[in-house]
Amino acid sequence: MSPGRLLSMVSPEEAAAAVCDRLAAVGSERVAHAQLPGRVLAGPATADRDSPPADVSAMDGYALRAADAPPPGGDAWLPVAGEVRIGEAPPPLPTGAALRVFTGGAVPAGADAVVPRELLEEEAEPGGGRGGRIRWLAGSPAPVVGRHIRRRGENARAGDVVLPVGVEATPAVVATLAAFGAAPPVRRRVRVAIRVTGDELHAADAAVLPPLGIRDGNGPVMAAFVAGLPWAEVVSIERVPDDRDATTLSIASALEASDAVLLSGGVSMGDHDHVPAACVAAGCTPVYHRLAMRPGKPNFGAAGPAGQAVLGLPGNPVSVLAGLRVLTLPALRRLAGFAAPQPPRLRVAVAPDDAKTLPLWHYRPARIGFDGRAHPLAHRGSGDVAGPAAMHGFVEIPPGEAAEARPRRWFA
Ligand SMILES: Nc1nc2c(c(=O)[nH]1)N[C@H]1C(S)=C(S)[C@@H](COP(=O)(O)OP(=O)(O)OC[C@H]3O[C@@H](n4cnc5c(N)ncnc54)[C@H](O)[C@@H]3O)O[C@H]1N2
Ligand code: MOO
Repeated sequence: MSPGRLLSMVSPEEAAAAVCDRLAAVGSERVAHAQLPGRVLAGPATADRDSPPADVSAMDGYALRAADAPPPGGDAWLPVAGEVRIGEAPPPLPTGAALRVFTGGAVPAGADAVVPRELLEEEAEPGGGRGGRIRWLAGSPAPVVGRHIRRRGENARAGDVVLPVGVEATPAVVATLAAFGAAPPVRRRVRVAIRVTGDELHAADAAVLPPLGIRDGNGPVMAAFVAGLPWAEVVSIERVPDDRDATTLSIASALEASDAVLLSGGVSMGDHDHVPAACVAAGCTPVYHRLAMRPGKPNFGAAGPAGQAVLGLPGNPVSVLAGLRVLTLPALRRLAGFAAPQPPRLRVAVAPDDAKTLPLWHYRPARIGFDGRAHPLAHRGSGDVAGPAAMHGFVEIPPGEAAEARPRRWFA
Protein backbone atom coordinates (compact mmCIF):
# COMPACT_ATOMS: atom_id res chain seq x y z
CA MET A 1 0.00 0.00 0.00
CA SER A 2 1.10 3.56 -0.47
CA PRO A 3 2.28 5.16 2.79
CA GLY A 4 -0.35 7.21 4.52
CA ARG A 5 -3.39 5.81 2.72
CA LEU A 6 -5.84 4.77 5.41
CA LEU A 7 -7.85 1.72 4.45
CA SER A 8 -11.51 1.69 5.40
CA MET A 9 -14.28 -0.87 4.90
CA VAL A 10 -11.93 -3.28 3.16
CA SER A 11 -11.92 -7.03 3.86
CA PRO A 12 -10.18 -8.27 6.99
CA GLU A 13 -7.73 -10.19 4.83
CA GLU A 14 -6.72 -7.02 2.98
CA ALA A 15 -6.40 -5.14 6.27
CA ALA A 16 -4.23 -7.86 7.83
CA ALA A 17 -2.01 -7.96 4.74
CA ALA A 18 -1.59 -4.17 4.80
CA VAL A 19 -0.31 -4.28 8.40
CA CYS A 20 1.92 -7.28 7.63
CA ASP A 21 3.48 -5.34 4.74
CA ARG A 22 4.82 -2.85 7.28
CA LEU A 23 6.33 -5.42 9.63
CA ALA A 24 9.59 -7.36 9.67
CA ALA A 25 10.63 -10.44 11.61
CA VAL A 26 12.14 -9.88 15.06
CA GLY A 27 15.80 -10.70 15.71
CA SER A 28 17.17 -14.18 16.20
CA GLU A 29 19.01 -16.02 18.96
CA ARG A 30 20.44 -19.43 19.75
CA VAL A 31 18.74 -21.56 22.37
CA ALA A 32 19.45 -24.96 23.90
CA HIS A 33 18.03 -27.95 22.03
CA ALA A 34 15.45 -28.50 24.75
CA GLN A 35 14.17 -24.93 24.27
CA LEU A 36 13.54 -25.30 20.53
CA PRO A 37 9.93 -26.61 20.62
CA GLY A 38 7.50 -23.90 19.58
CA ARG A 39 10.14 -21.48 18.31
CA VAL A 40 10.37 -20.32 14.69
CA LEU A 41 13.49 -21.26 12.74
CA ALA A 42 15.59 -18.27 11.64
CA GLY A 43 18.07 -20.45 9.75
CA PRO A 44 17.66 -23.63 7.74
CA ALA A 45 18.41 -27.06 9.16
CA THR A 46 20.70 -29.25 7.09
CA ALA A 47 21.36 -32.97 7.27
CA ASP A 48 24.74 -33.67 8.90
CA ARG A 49 24.72 -37.23 7.51
CA ASP A 50 22.79 -39.50 5.21
CA SER A 51 19.44 -40.75 6.55
CA PRO A 52 19.41 -43.64 7.07
CA PRO A 53 23.18 -43.70 7.55
CA ALA A 54 23.42 -47.15 5.91
CA ASP A 55 21.12 -49.63 4.17
CA VAL A 56 18.97 -50.82 7.06
CA SER A 57 16.24 -53.37 7.65
CA ALA A 58 12.64 -52.13 7.83
CA MET A 59 11.52 -55.30 9.61
CA ASP A 60 12.43 -57.72 12.36
CA GLY A 61 13.47 -60.79 10.36
CA TYR A 62 16.33 -62.18 8.31
CA ALA A 63 18.71 -60.64 5.79
CA LEU A 64 19.68 -62.94 2.96
CA ARG A 65 20.31 -63.30 -0.75
CA ALA A 66 16.88 -63.77 -2.30
CA ALA A 67 18.34 -66.44 -4.59
CA ASP A 68 19.42 -68.54 -1.58
CA ALA A 69 15.89 -68.93 -0.23
CA PRO A 70 14.38 -72.41 -0.46
CA PRO A 71 10.86 -72.61 -1.97
CA PRO A 72 8.01 -71.62 0.38
CA GLY A 73 6.18 -74.55 1.95
CA GLY A 74 9.01 -77.01 1.24
CA ASP A 75 11.07 -79.04 3.69
CA ALA A 76 14.41 -77.33 3.01
CA TRP A 77 15.89 -75.12 5.73
CA LEU A 78 18.25 -72.16 5.37
CA PRO A 79 20.90 -71.92 8.09
CA VAL A 80 21.06 -68.78 10.26
CA ALA A 81 24.70 -67.78 10.62
CA GLY A 82 24.23 -65.28 13.46
CA GLU A 83 22.79 -61.88 14.16
CA VAL A 84 23.25 -58.22 13.26
CA ARG A 85 23.40 -56.17 16.45
CA ILE A 86 21.58 -52.88 16.08
CA GLY A 87 23.89 -49.88 16.03
CA GLU A 88 26.91 -52.02 15.14
CA ALA A 89 28.63 -52.94 11.87
CA PRO A 90 27.08 -56.16 10.53
CA PRO A 91 29.13 -59.30 9.94
CA PRO A 92 29.37 -60.26 6.25
CA LEU A 93 26.65 -62.61 5.04
CA PRO A 94 28.04 -66.11 4.40
CA THR A 95 26.95 -67.75 1.15
CA GLY A 96 23.85 -69.91 1.51
CA ALA A 97 22.80 -68.54 4.91
CA ALA A 98 20.75 -65.80 6.54
CA LEU A 99 21.54 -63.34 9.34
CA ARG A 100 18.96 -62.38 11.94
CA VAL A 101 18.29 -58.64 11.80
CA PHE A 102 16.08 -56.22 13.70
CA THR A 103 14.28 -53.10 12.50
CA GLY A 104 16.88 -50.39 11.92
CA GLY A 105 19.82 -52.82 11.95
CA ALA A 106 22.32 -52.52 9.08
CA VAL A 107 21.86 -54.88 6.16
CA PRO A 108 25.02 -56.97 5.81
CA ALA A 109 27.13 -56.82 2.65
CA GLY A 110 25.92 -59.49 0.26
CA ALA A 111 22.26 -59.47 1.41
CA ASP A 112 19.70 -58.19 -1.10
CA ALA A 113 16.44 -58.80 0.77
CA VAL A 114 14.93 -58.93 4.23
CA VAL A 115 12.21 -61.42 5.13
CA PRO A 116 9.87 -60.56 8.05
CA ARG A 117 10.00 -63.31 10.67
CA GLU A 118 6.24 -63.92 10.62
CA LEU A 119 6.59 -65.45 7.13
CA LEU A 120 8.97 -68.10 8.49
CA GLU A 121 9.25 -71.08 10.74
CA GLU A 122 12.24 -70.43 13.00
CA GLU A 123 14.26 -73.06 14.78
CA ALA A 124 16.68 -71.92 17.47
CA GLU A 125 20.23 -73.20 17.67
CA PRO A 126 20.48 -76.00 20.23
CA GLY A 127 22.37 -74.76 23.30
CA GLY A 128 21.17 -71.16 23.05
CA GLY A 129 23.54 -69.82 20.35
CA ARG A 130 22.49 -67.01 17.98
CA GLY A 131 22.38 -69.33 14.96
CA GLY A 132 19.56 -71.74 14.05
CA ARG A 133 17.64 -72.22 10.85
CA ILE A 134 14.55 -70.99 9.01
CA ARG A 135 12.14 -72.20 6.41
CA TRP A 136 9.25 -70.59 4.61
CA LEU A 137 5.71 -71.25 5.84
CA ALA A 138 3.31 -72.58 3.21
CA GLY A 139 1.65 -69.59 1.52
CA SER A 140 4.45 -67.13 2.37
CA PRO A 141 5.72 -65.21 -0.63
CA ALA A 142 9.28 -65.86 -1.83
CA PRO A 143 11.72 -63.07 -0.95
CA VAL A 144 11.94 -60.17 -3.38
CA VAL A 145 15.22 -58.36 -4.07
CA GLY A 146 15.21 -54.99 -2.32
CA ARG A 147 12.12 -55.67 -0.19
CA HIS A 148 12.11 -54.33 3.38
CA ILE A 149 15.45 -52.57 2.95
CA ARG A 150 15.64 -48.82 3.54
CA ARG A 151 18.46 -47.50 1.42
CA ARG A 152 21.20 -45.27 2.75
CA GLY A 153 20.26 -41.61 2.19
CA GLU A 154 16.77 -42.34 0.87
CA ASN A 155 15.24 -39.87 3.39
CA ALA A 156 17.93 -37.21 3.03
CA ARG A 157 21.53 -36.86 1.89
CA ALA A 158 24.22 -35.22 4.00
CA GLY A 159 24.10 -31.49 3.23
CA ASP A 160 20.44 -31.46 2.15
CA VAL A 161 18.25 -28.69 3.60
CA VAL A 162 15.74 -30.68 5.64
CA LEU A 163 13.87 -27.71 7.14
CA PRO A 164 13.50 -24.24 5.62
CA VAL A 165 13.58 -20.93 7.48
CA GLY A 166 10.27 -19.73 8.89
CA VAL A 167 8.73 -22.92 10.23
CA GLU A 168 7.61 -23.47 13.80
CA ALA A 169 9.34 -26.20 15.77
CA THR A 170 6.28 -28.46 16.01
CA PRO A 171 6.77 -32.01 17.28
CA ALA A 172 7.40 -33.19 13.70
CA VAL A 173 9.98 -30.43 13.17
CA VAL A 174 11.61 -31.25 16.51
CA ALA A 175 11.90 -34.88 15.36
CA THR A 176 13.77 -33.74 12.25
CA LEU A 177 16.03 -31.37 14.21
CA ALA A 178 16.88 -34.18 16.62
CA ALA A 179 17.54 -36.73 13.86
CA PHE A 180 20.17 -34.49 12.31
CA GLY A 181 21.49 -32.87 15.49
CA ALA A 182 20.50 -29.51 14.02
CA ALA A 183 20.00 -26.46 16.23
CA PRO A 184 19.54 -23.52 13.84
CA PRO A 185 19.04 -20.02 15.22
CA VAL A 186 15.45 -19.17 16.13
CA ARG A 187 13.54 -15.91 16.30
CA ARG A 188 13.40 -14.44 19.75
CA ARG A 189 9.90 -14.45 21.18
CA VAL A 190 7.56 -11.73 19.91
CA ARG A 191 6.99 -9.33 22.81
CA VAL A 192 3.37 -8.34 23.18
CA ALA A 193 2.06 -5.46 25.29
CA ILE A 194 -1.64 -5.46 26.18
CA ARG A 195 -3.66 -2.32 26.90
CA VAL A 196 -7.29 -2.49 27.93
CA THR A 197 -9.26 0.75 27.82
CA GLY A 198 -12.47 1.62 29.62
CA ASP A 199 -13.53 3.61 32.70
CA GLU A 200 -16.06 0.93 33.54
CA LEU A 201 -13.47 -1.85 33.87
CA HIS A 202 -12.36 -3.65 37.02
CA ALA A 203 -10.05 -6.56 37.60
CA ALA A 204 -11.35 -9.91 36.34
CA ASP A 205 -11.06 -11.32 39.84
CA ALA A 206 -12.90 -8.41 41.52
CA ALA A 207 -15.27 -10.01 44.05
CA VAL A 208 -17.43 -6.92 44.37
CA LEU A 209 -18.25 -4.48 41.58
CA PRO A 210 -19.95 -1.08 41.49
CA PRO A 211 -23.49 -1.58 40.09
CA LEU A 212 -22.53 -0.58 36.53
CA GLY A 213 -18.92 -1.72 36.63
CA ILE A 214 -17.71 -4.50 34.30
CA ARG A 215 -15.04 -7.11 34.91
CA ASP A 216 -12.24 -6.88 32.36
CA GLY A 217 -12.57 -9.94 30.17
CA ASN A 218 -10.56 -8.69 27.21
CA GLY A 219 -7.23 -8.38 29.01
CA PRO A 220 -7.33 -12.04 30.13
CA VAL A 221 -8.57 -13.10 26.67
CA MET A 222 -5.73 -11.34 24.88
CA ALA A 223 -3.22 -12.74 27.36
CA ALA A 224 -4.68 -16.24 26.91
CA PHE A 225 -4.42 -15.91 23.16
CA VAL A 226 -0.74 -14.97 23.36
CA ALA A 227 -0.13 -17.73 25.92
CA GLY A 228 -1.28 -20.17 23.24
CA LEU A 229 1.51 -18.99 20.89
CA PRO A 230 4.77 -20.60 22.04
CA TRP A 231 6.79 -18.09 20.00
CA ALA A 232 5.27 -15.01 21.68
CA GLU A 233 5.11 -13.64 25.21
CA VAL A 234 3.14 -11.01 27.09
CA VAL A 235 5.52 -8.36 28.42
CA SER A 236 3.00 -5.98 29.99
CA ILE A 237 -0.69 -5.65 30.61
CA GLU A 238 -2.37 -2.47 31.80
CA ARG A 239 -5.87 -1.11 32.23
CA VAL A 240 -6.21 2.45 30.98
CA PRO A 241 -8.99 4.96 31.72
CA ASP A 242 -10.91 6.61 28.87
CA ASP A 243 -8.63 9.63 28.84
CA ARG A 244 -6.75 10.79 25.79
CA ASP A 245 -3.48 11.69 27.51
CA ALA A 246 -3.43 8.63 29.75
CA THR A 247 -4.07 6.45 26.69
CA THR A 248 -1.26 8.14 24.74
CA LEU A 249 1.19 7.70 27.62
CA SER A 250 0.22 4.07 28.08
CA ILE A 251 0.60 3.31 24.35
CA ALA A 252 3.96 5.10 24.29
CA SER A 253 5.23 3.00 27.20
CA ALA A 254 3.89 -0.14 25.52
CA LEU A 255 5.72 0.71 22.29
CA GLU A 256 9.02 1.16 24.12
CA ALA A 257 9.30 -2.46 25.13
CA SER A 258 7.29 -4.50 22.64
CA ASP A 259 6.99 -5.72 19.08
CA ALA A 260 3.20 -5.63 19.14
CA VAL A 261 0.62 -3.68 21.11
CA LEU A 262 -2.85 -5.19 21.45
CA LEU A 263 -5.57 -2.82 22.65
CA SER A 264 -9.20 -3.32 23.41
CA GLY A 265 -12.00 -0.76 23.35
CA GLY A 266 -12.04 2.90 22.46
CA VAL A 267 -12.00 2.53 18.67
CA SER A 268 -15.59 3.33 17.62
CA MET A 269 -17.44 6.63 17.37
CA GLY A 270 -17.96 7.56 21.03
CA ASP A 271 -16.75 10.82 22.52
CA HIS A 272 -14.51 8.74 24.79
CA ASP A 273 -13.00 6.50 22.15
CA HIS A 274 -9.43 7.76 22.15
CA VAL A 275 -7.36 4.86 20.85
CA PRO A 276 -6.83 5.95 17.19
CA ALA A 277 -5.88 9.54 18.12
CA ALA A 278 -3.70 8.37 21.02
CA CYS A 279 -1.87 5.96 18.71
CA VAL A 280 -1.12 8.80 16.31
CA ALA A 281 0.01 11.01 19.20
CA ALA A 282 2.36 8.20 20.27
CA GLY A 283 3.95 8.17 16.81
CA CYS A 284 2.03 5.38 15.05
CA THR A 285 0.93 5.39 11.42
CA PRO A 286 -2.70 4.29 10.97
CA VAL A 287 -3.17 1.55 8.38
CA TYR A 288 -6.89 0.78 8.62
CA HIS A 289 -9.91 1.93 10.58
CA ARG A 290 -13.37 0.36 10.24
CA LEU A 291 -13.53 -2.87 8.31
CA ALA A 292 -16.17 -4.70 6.34
CA MET A 293 -16.53 -7.34 9.05
CA ARG A 294 -18.87 -8.41 11.83
CA PRO A 295 -18.15 -8.55 14.62
CA GLY A 296 -15.46 -5.96 14.67
CA LYS A 297 -16.42 -3.23 12.25
CA PRO A 298 -14.64 -0.49 14.30
CA ASN A 299 -11.26 -2.32 14.19
CA PHE A 300 -8.20 -0.09 14.03
CA GLY A 301 -4.72 -1.13 12.88
CA ALA A 302 -1.48 0.83 12.77
CA ALA A 303 2.28 0.48 12.53
CA GLY A 304 4.40 1.75 15.42
CA PRO A 305 7.38 4.08 14.94
CA ALA A 306 9.84 1.18 15.19
CA GLY A 307 7.81 -1.23 13.07
CA GLN A 308 5.59 -2.53 15.86
CA ALA A 309 2.18 -3.97 15.06
CA VAL A 310 -0.54 -1.96 16.78
CA LEU A 311 -3.98 -3.54 16.81
CA GLY A 312 -6.94 -1.75 18.32
CA LEU A 313 -9.71 -4.26 18.79
CA PRO A 314 -13.29 -3.16 19.50
CA GLY A 315 -14.30 -3.57 23.12
CA ASN A 316 -17.07 -6.13 22.71
CA PRO A 317 -15.66 -9.49 23.79
CA VAL A 318 -16.67 -11.51 20.71
CA SER A 319 -15.14 -8.81 18.51
CA VAL A 320 -11.92 -9.28 20.45
CA LEU A 321 -11.98 -13.04 19.86
CA ALA A 322 -12.56 -12.55 16.13
CA GLY A 323 -10.01 -9.74 15.84
CA LEU A 324 -7.36 -11.80 17.57
CA ARG A 325 -7.77 -14.72 15.23
CA VAL A 326 -8.42 -12.90 11.96
CA LEU A 327 -6.33 -9.73 12.25
CA THR A 328 -3.85 -10.14 15.11
CA LEU A 329 -2.53 -13.62 14.40
CA PRO A 330 -1.20 -12.79 10.90
CA ALA A 331 0.62 -9.72 12.26
CA LEU A 332 2.15 -11.67 15.15
CA ARG A 333 3.18 -14.49 12.80
CA ARG A 334 4.84 -11.99 10.49
CA LEU A 335 6.82 -10.57 13.42
CA ALA A 336 7.65 -14.11 14.55
CA GLY A 337 9.31 -14.80 11.20
CA PHE A 338 6.88 -17.34 9.74
CA ALA A 339 7.32 -17.89 6.02
CA ALA A 340 3.56 -17.27 5.61
CA PRO A 341 1.78 -14.78 7.90
CA GLN A 342 -1.58 -16.41 7.29
CA PRO A 343 -1.86 -19.81 8.94
CA PRO A 344 -2.87 -22.68 6.61
CA ARG A 345 -6.32 -22.11 5.12
CA LEU A 346 -8.79 -24.64 6.35
CA ARG A 347 -12.33 -25.02 5.09
CA VAL A 348 -15.28 -26.68 6.76
CA ALA A 349 -18.77 -27.62 5.67
CA VAL A 350 -21.39 -25.63 7.58
CA ALA A 351 -24.55 -27.25 8.94
CA PRO A 352 -27.82 -25.74 7.65
CA ASP A 353 -28.59 -22.60 9.56
CA ASP A 354 -30.75 -19.48 9.42
CA ALA A 355 -29.50 -18.65 5.87
CA LYS A 356 -28.92 -15.07 6.99
CA THR A 357 -26.74 -13.01 4.63
CA LEU A 358 -24.87 -9.80 5.43
CA PRO A 359 -23.09 -7.27 3.23
CA LEU A 360 -19.95 -7.85 5.36
CA TRP A 361 -17.41 -10.57 6.12
CA HIS A 362 -19.24 -12.38 8.84
CA TYR A 363 -17.39 -14.41 11.48
CA ARG A 364 -19.74 -16.75 13.25
CA PRO A 365 -18.70 -18.58 16.40
CA ALA A 366 -19.23 -22.26 15.65
CA ARG A 367 -18.67 -25.68 17.06
CA ILE A 368 -17.60 -28.75 15.08
CA GLY A 369 -20.27 -31.39 15.61
CA PHE A 370 -19.96 -35.16 15.57
CA ASP A 371 -21.04 -34.93 11.91
CA GLY A 372 -17.75 -33.12 11.20
CA ARG A 373 -19.53 -29.93 10.18
CA ALA A 374 -19.40 -26.48 11.74
CA HIS A 375 -22.57 -25.59 13.64
CA PRO A 376 -22.96 -21.83 14.18
CA LEU A 377 -23.74 -21.04 17.82
CA ALA A 378 -26.68 -18.93 18.83
CA HIS A 379 -25.59 -15.76 20.58
CA ARG A 380 -26.98 -12.31 21.21
CA GLY A 381 -24.44 -10.10 19.52
CA SER A 382 -20.81 -9.40 20.20
CA GLY A 383 -21.34 -8.55 23.87
CA ASP A 384 -22.58 -12.07 24.64
CA VAL A 385 -19.66 -14.16 25.85
CA ALA A 386 -21.66 -17.00 27.36
CA GLY A 387 -23.15 -18.11 24.02
CA PRO A 388 -19.84 -18.43 22.14
CA ALA A 389 -18.02 -20.02 25.10
CA ALA A 390 -18.56 -23.45 23.52
CA MET A 391 -17.01 -22.38 20.21
CA HIS A 392 -14.20 -24.26 18.49
CA GLY A 393 -13.58 -21.42 16.03
CA PHE A 394 -15.13 -18.95 13.58
CA VAL A 395 -16.72 -19.74 10.25
CA GLU A 396 -16.09 -16.96 7.70
CA ILE A 397 -19.06 -16.09 5.52
CA PRO A 398 -18.26 -13.71 2.65
CA PRO A 399 -20.56 -10.73 1.93
CA GLY A 400 -23.96 -11.64 0.51
CA GLU A 401 -23.54 -15.39 0.85
CA ALA A 402 -25.44 -17.94 2.91
CA ALA A 403 -23.25 -19.88 5.33
CA GLU A 404 -24.02 -23.39 4.18
CA ALA A 405 -23.79 -22.81 0.42
CA ARG A 406 -20.23 -24.22 0.26
CA PRO A 407 -17.30 -25.11 2.52
CA ARG A 408 -16.18 -22.02 4.42
CA ARG A 409 -12.87 -20.79 5.76
CA TRP A 410 -12.36 -21.90 9.32
CA PHE A 411 -10.49 -19.85 11.88
CA ALA A 412 -9.74 -21.99 14.92
N1 LIG B 1 -22.00 5.19 16.54
C1 LIG B 1 -21.43 3.97 16.53
N2 LIG B 1 -21.36 3.29 17.66
C2 LIG B 1 -20.81 2.07 17.66
C3 LIG B 1 -20.33 1.50 16.48
C4 LIG B 1 -20.40 2.26 15.30
O1 LIG B 1 -19.98 1.83 14.21
N3 LIG B 1 -20.95 3.49 15.38
N4 LIG B 1 -19.82 0.24 16.51
C5 LIG B 1 -20.29 -0.63 17.54
C6 LIG B 1 -19.52 -1.83 17.58
S1 LIG B 1 -19.74 -2.93 16.32
C7 LIG B 1 -18.66 -2.13 18.59
S2 LIG B 1 -17.86 -3.64 18.63
C8 LIG B 1 -18.40 -1.21 19.67
C9 LIG B 1 -16.88 -1.09 19.84
O2 LIG B 1 -16.62 0.06 20.50
P1 LIG B 1 -15.23 0.36 21.19
O3 LIG B 1 -14.14 -0.39 20.60
O4 LIG B 1 -15.09 1.81 21.20
O5 LIG B 1 -15.41 -0.29 22.61
P2 LIG B 1 -16.01 0.33 23.91
O6 LIG B 1 -17.05 1.32 23.54
O7 LIG B 1 -14.90 0.73 24.74
O8 LIG B 1 -16.72 -0.94 24.50
C10 LIG B 1 -17.77 -1.61 23.83
C11 LIG B 1 -18.44 -2.58 24.80
O9 LIG B 1 -17.52 -3.58 25.22
C12 LIG B 1 -17.39 -3.60 26.65
N5 LIG B 1 -16.01 -3.81 27.00
C13 LIG B 1 -15.01 -2.98 26.66
N6 LIG B 1 -13.87 -3.44 27.16
C14 LIG B 1 -14.16 -4.57 27.82
C15 LIG B 1 -13.39 -5.47 28.56
N7 LIG B 1 -12.07 -5.31 28.67
N8 LIG B 1 -13.97 -6.54 29.12
C16 LIG B 1 -15.32 -6.71 28.99
N9 LIG B 1 -16.11 -5.86 28.29
C17 LIG B 1 -15.53 -4.81 27.73
C18 LIG B 1 -17.82 -2.22 27.06
O10 LIG B 1 -18.22 -2.19 28.41
C19 LIG B 1 -18.92 -1.90 26.08
O11 LIG B 1 -20.10 -2.52 26.50
O12 LIG B 1 -18.93 0.04 19.40
C20 LIG B 1 -20.28 0.02 18.91
N10 LIG B 1 -20.74 1.36 18.84
O1 MOO C 1 -18.87 -5.45 15.33
MO1 MOO C 1 -19.06 -4.99 16.95
O2 MOO C 1 -17.49 -5.49 16.86
O3 MOO C 1 -20.45 -5.98 16.66
O4 MOO C 1 -19.42 -5.83 18.28
